[in-house]
Amino acid sequence: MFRTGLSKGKPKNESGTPKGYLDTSHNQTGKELAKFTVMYAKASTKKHKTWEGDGILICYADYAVMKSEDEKEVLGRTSGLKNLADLDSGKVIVMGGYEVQIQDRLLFSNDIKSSHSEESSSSSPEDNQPDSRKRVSQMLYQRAALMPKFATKVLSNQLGPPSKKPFMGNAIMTSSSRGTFNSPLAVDKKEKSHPPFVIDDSEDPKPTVDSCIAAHLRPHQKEGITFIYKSLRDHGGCILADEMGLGKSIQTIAAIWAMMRKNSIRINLKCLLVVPSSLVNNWKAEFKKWFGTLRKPVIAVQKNSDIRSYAASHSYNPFLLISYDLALRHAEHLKLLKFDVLVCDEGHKLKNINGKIRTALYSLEIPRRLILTGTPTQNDLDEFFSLLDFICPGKFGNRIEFREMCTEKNDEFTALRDKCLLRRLSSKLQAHLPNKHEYVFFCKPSEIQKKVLQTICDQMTGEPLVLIDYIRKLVNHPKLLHQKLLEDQGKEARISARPLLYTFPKNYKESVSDSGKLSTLCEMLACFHEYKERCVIASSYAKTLDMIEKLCSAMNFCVFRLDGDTPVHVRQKIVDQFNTASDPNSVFLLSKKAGGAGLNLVGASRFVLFDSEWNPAIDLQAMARIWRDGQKLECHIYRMATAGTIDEKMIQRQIQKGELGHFVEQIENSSNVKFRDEDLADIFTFHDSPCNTHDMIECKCGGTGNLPGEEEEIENSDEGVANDENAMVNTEDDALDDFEDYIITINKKEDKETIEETEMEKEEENGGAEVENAEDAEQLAINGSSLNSLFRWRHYSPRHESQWEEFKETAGLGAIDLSDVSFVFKISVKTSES
Ligand SMILES: Nc1ncnc2c1ncn2[C@@H]1O[C@H](COP(=O)(O)OP(=O)(O)OP(=O)(O)O)[C@@H](O)[C@H]1O
Repeated sequence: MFRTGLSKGKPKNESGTPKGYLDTSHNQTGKELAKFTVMYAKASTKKHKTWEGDGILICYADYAVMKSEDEKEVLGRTSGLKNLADLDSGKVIVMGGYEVQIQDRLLFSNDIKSSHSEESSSSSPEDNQPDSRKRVSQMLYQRAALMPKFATKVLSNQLGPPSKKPFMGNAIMTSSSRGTFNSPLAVDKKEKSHPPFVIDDSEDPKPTVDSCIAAHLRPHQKEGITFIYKSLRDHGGCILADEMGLGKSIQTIAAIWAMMRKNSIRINLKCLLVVPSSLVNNWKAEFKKWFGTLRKPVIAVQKNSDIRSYAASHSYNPFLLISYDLALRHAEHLKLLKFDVLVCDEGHKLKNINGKIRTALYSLEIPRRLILTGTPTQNDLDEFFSLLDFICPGKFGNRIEFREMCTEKNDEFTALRDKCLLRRLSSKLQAHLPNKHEYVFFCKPSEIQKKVLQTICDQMTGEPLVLIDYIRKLVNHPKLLHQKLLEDQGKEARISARPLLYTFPKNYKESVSDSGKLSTLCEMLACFHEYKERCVIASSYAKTLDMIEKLCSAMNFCVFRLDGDTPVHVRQKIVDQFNTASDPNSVFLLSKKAGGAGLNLVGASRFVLFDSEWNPAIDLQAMARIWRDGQKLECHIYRMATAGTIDEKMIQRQIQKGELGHFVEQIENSSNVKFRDEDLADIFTFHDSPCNTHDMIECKCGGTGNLPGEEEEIENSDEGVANDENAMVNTEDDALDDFEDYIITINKKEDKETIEETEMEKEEENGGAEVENAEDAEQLAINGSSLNSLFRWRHYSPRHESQWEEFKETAGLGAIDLSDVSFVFKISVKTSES
């Protein structure tokens, strides 16, 4: 540590403030040589410090003063700073009774003026601003936390040569000093001794990621940063298609930041970051996490004036963060700003080549484009083409040429495609996270569910999509269908609701036991309550969440909820409150469409997926919310299905998609998948069995869950289980070449606009997309052999009592009967340490 002469023990005035410590510029004489933003804390020997506040360090010729952020109060002084050039970002000095960490060097307004004219050769919007606005803009410059090259020149005589160290955020934060956000940088100080990460050795000056971030990067993230950096530099664009939770945000921020600063020299690049409105706060939090609170390289657009502020200060806040719908609305203004880099998060939104948002973003003429997505193409080659053509316009030919190149397996094309796309699986996280176990619980339908389902299957005719919607409600709980029928009976419904209503008892009063899934959930909640484990419960239906909310409240859980009606600006707060809630009996109710992507719910270690989607990406997104960085506990993910019903068909379809082969063949084949009457008929058949999926694969265990010879193998060898379970997880090699595992292959749906996002998202979030999803059901073509992967999953049945008890114990449900569960499949992900 760099120690200085201390100035302690100042006499205090009546108000208790040390005398002379109120701001008195008259106390300081001489010229201010340099100013830094700093963080300070009482000097102590504690390993993990809590920074108490932010301040400003002003250096004069023979002494320095630390003042409060508003420069009104003097907090300490020292005459011991001998060499200002030593005051690098991150350096800790002691003055007064404080330890002070240097953050950023600030500029003087004269430097700013001179730099401004020197730097901006092209006219920027602030050039024409009135004087008052210029002053504001100068203040922003002054407050800014970067060290531009012109200032390096101006100040170098006084301060010595510019620091060689790349200048990135290194605030050491703790949750108490920085709100509830827990920065990884607060966890340890390993970054101090860590070298910066050099992205490309061959460039001069070398692009680097500063040590304080590099110390925390995982190997796959370094690879990702290099990929983004080089692709943007060499090809103009790329797609980072990592699975959920691998840290696409930090890879993006670090790569682009490295483009913006080389060797402490700022390169004036502007980056437009377009994200779904529900993720704006996530991104802000991510910047804060890595850059600290003092350095704010990002401006988030909430209103028009934010774009103006950005125009005035982009040199210091080079990222502009905006939602898709606002980007669409302000496309004209954005175009004027002439951005250098465009990042589109959840970029599969651009899959429709004629979509409004794609067209609008395309027209911004931003030369470098990066798409981030966990699910790069959801339908077919045309959609994949739309993404690739967006990042590298024209490089992949036109749609027809692209199709041909895909089907001919053209090597040149494949090489180019691979240069523009990087995909890693979330199994990369295994080494860093605790174990994760996933289960599918097949629950017995109640008598009333069976009766109503049988009536629908045997007697109802009409629009299949409406019937599918009825069945999906029924399998969640008969009450949901009953409500819907009551609503529909007055309307001119395509299916007469009345006959179905008669299947319900007169004055039907629901009970928990009317749904096998709900009564199982009720048991599970009691168990979570006892074990004090927090839980997330996700559904596609707002009404299902209402029902579960009532149950949780009745069971004295503290309930948090995020759905389509939750205002975007409070979503992050709800998440933070849940993650830090002191009450262990807390439940988070999540609408999959509203909160499936981006949220970090590591406060919970249990996840219940109450119903499934046709599109596996939506469920995978939702289930990834708890098994993420920051998770400390072993995670259990329970997927619920009502046995023998549409719930099983949806899960089967997801399994089948995961099993399909090569990406291109897969898409080719998909165009041959025709709607078959028997597939639809299968959805409208009730299979009265503990597990229809298990029947379909013709497993020889006879329903005991035990395969011949397996018992000894598993019981005698723990390692056997670990290996076996590891084998269930996709390997990296599976993913690298063709990213086939996550591509969803269904026939091309009608082109749909992807925007009017707020309206549309909200509608979807509240279940409005159900009918659209149900259309996908028409492409079902499931047979037993397409589900063969299930042989790699562990099977459990209550018929095999001892294994059943063992299973409940390992599933963290030892305390309950699970009397409504008739069969279970289990998949586990093991960490390397286990
Ligand atoms: N190396 C790291 N050290 C600590 N935390 C990290 C690291 N990398 C990522 N994280 C954290 O992990 C969480 C997930 O990161 P991020 O949201 O970027 O993932 P993602 O790939 O975009 O996933 P999703 O698509 O689900 O949003 C974030 O809270 C992020 O801050």
